[in-house]
Amino acid sequence: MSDSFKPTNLGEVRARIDAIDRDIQKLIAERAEFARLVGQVKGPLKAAVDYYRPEREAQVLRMVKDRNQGPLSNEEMIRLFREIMSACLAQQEPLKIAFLGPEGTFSQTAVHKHFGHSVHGLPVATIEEVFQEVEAERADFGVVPVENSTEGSVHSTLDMFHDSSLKICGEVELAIHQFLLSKSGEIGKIERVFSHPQSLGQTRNWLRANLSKVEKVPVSSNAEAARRARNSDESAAIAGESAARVYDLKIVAGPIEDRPDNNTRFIVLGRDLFSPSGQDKTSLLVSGQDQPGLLFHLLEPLAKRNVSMTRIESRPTRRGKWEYAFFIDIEGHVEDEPVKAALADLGPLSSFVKILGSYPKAILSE
Ligand SMILES: O=C(O)C(=O)C[C@]1(C(=O)O)C=C[C@@H](O)C=C1
Repeated sequence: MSDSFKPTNLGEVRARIDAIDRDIQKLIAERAEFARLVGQVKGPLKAAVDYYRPEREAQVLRMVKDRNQGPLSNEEMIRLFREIMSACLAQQEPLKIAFLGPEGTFSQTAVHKHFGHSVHGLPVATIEEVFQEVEAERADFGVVPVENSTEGSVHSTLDMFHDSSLKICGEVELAIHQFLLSKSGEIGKIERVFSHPQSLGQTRNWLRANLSKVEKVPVSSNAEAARRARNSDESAAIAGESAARVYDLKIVAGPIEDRPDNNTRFIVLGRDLFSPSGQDKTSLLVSGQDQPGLLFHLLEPLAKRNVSMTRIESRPTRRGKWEYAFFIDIEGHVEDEPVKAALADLGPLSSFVKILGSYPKAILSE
């Protein structure tokens, strides 16, 4: 803004805003034309998914973040550019994204945070169905929760990777705020509370302190809980704020999560590996026969090549007796030399190594 501009009335400021809006609109239209040109350069591809480039989108959003000097927050700036890119890509046709539905789940919020709103959302009933929709090519991508800062890993997601050929091609972090919702909005009327087991876990202390005598009923999603709460005055749901809007419920209390920094990480599932974005992560599934020092042997190649490990989770493979699988996240892309070398060393030391995906690190971690 030019420092010399000293408005004397509202009309004058609004005239400036109108002029800026005209410029912004012209530039957005021009950008959309160039995005279409990029599409043409990529060739006559079959579907929107063939034009999608997560590594380029991550680079664009990182540049937006680096350039931002306020007054809008990084989060707001990124959200606006995210929507512009989403609309530019949807000129071909909107991407189809499967998520754990119904409408109003945190997974749906994660879809919009990652892909913007110019997508076609496909709500499905279970995490397994999200995988199936992408595998069967009825969806281009899927979004599923993988870990929560209070409750830990989502095992139903991790276990799917034993047999699935899908690749992780992105991650989204979402601050999760839980609310107690009901039709009447009166806490005294509540006899049972529906929610997803993860959300019941994230609000355990609050429930103990405030609704200790009330029945807790685990259901498949928070939105399903909200749907049930709509059917009876005695029922309530624990869900996100958006479920209150979608299911026309009143907020009885909230936010009620036990930890104020409650956060869930979602992953984006696709069928292909994408190129490096410059700031990437790789997820691996590594297994080995139980023996003294197994974990030490598996991690040594990473340490030797200076590859940082950001997460490890062990799960029984449910195949061989005492055979464990380790879900390991490391810094870098499989095309990066240190990662390539560490994986080559790891091969002979393990029963198997499966690369679950290399993808841009979440731009905003909250
Ligand atoms: O740069 C590209 O490859 C584009 O297709 C353009 C664009 C964009 O709008 O910036 C659109 C979609 C892709 O997912 C990435 C970026």
